[in-house]
Amino acid sequence: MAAPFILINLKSYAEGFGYNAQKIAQVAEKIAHENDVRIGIAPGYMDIHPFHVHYSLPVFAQHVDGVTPGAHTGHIVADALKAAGATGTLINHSERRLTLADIEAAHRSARNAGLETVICTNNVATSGAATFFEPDYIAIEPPELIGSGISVSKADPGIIEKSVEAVHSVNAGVKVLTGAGISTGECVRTALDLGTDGVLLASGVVKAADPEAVLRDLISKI
Ligand SMILES: O=C(CO)COP(=O)(O)O
Repeated sequence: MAAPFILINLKSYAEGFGYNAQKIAQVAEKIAHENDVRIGIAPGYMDIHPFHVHYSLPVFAQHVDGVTPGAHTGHIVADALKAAGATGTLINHSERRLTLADIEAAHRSARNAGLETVICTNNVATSGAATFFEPDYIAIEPPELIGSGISVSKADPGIIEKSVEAVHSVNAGVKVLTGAGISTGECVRTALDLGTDGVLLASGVVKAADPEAVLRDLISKI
């Protein structure tokens, strides 16, 4: 199996801007280099280019619009993300939901630009459905647990297991991440044991007093 993927979404948390964001990226890069784990980071759009310049981590956008370059104003264009140094993008995060048609268009534009894709989903049915778009990853995140501090691995292992089944019954090549309330190595271990390829998390790292300690714990049981 490929190295597990830990994807840290900085969201729009104040702790995820500027100097703090750079500190998180720095420790994430160090830990990824020292261990057999892949760590990616999804900063605010303004930090994509600086992160690309200063760190060797996979850098993800938090959203992309399904438009091609041209006369659009205020859109997030996949080719522009790629040019800024993004290597991938989240699509349809629970806090940036899209219609099915928008997900398809966003995914297509990300693919055409050569970005790695993570389609976020909220339940087993949407996990299975989104797999038809052939993203690199489906990230199942029960919305009610996001930011709750209650780990999906403990509170709802069934949704992880069933999502893995739903995704792989459509396309065994699509990898699965899980997220919501993930903050410890034990949560990550359970997620991997349930058949996922890693986790997508935010507050556990971004809002931690010591993000390095949390990151080290997160990978401690891999
Ligand atoms: O939405 C999430 C990651 O994209 C999960 O957020 P938390 O890790 O804060 O629960």
